[in-house]
Amino acid sequence: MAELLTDDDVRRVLSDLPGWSRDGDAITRTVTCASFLAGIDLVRRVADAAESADHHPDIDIRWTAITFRLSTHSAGGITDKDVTLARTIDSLIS
Ligand SMILES: C[C@H](O)[C@H](O)[C@H]1CNC2=NC(N)=NC(=O)C2=N1
Repeated sequence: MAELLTDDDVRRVLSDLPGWSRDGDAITRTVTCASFLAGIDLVRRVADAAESADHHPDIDIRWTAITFRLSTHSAGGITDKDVTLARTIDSLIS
């Protein structure tokens, strides 16, 4: 099972993940897309990556603003799996 990161680990990781911040037991990033459909396309690409990784974000869609919330439910907090998925999401944002 994935290990929970310490508070210090999370701070260190976030300093290298611009746009991401901590929200309790999760990390979040909100992206503003060029249009509603561009946001949906991004969500679709993230969904494919999440399925491949077998690790799934909570996703909030508000017109062009898409918020990704990453937490490892089985561990009850933030793990390397969330950090890896955050980097993948960043790579999918054009
Ligand atoms: C069996 C399967 O690996 C688990 O249910 C996965 C699926 N996706 C998941 N996604 C997230 N965010 N946390 C989990 O603990 C999790 N568990």
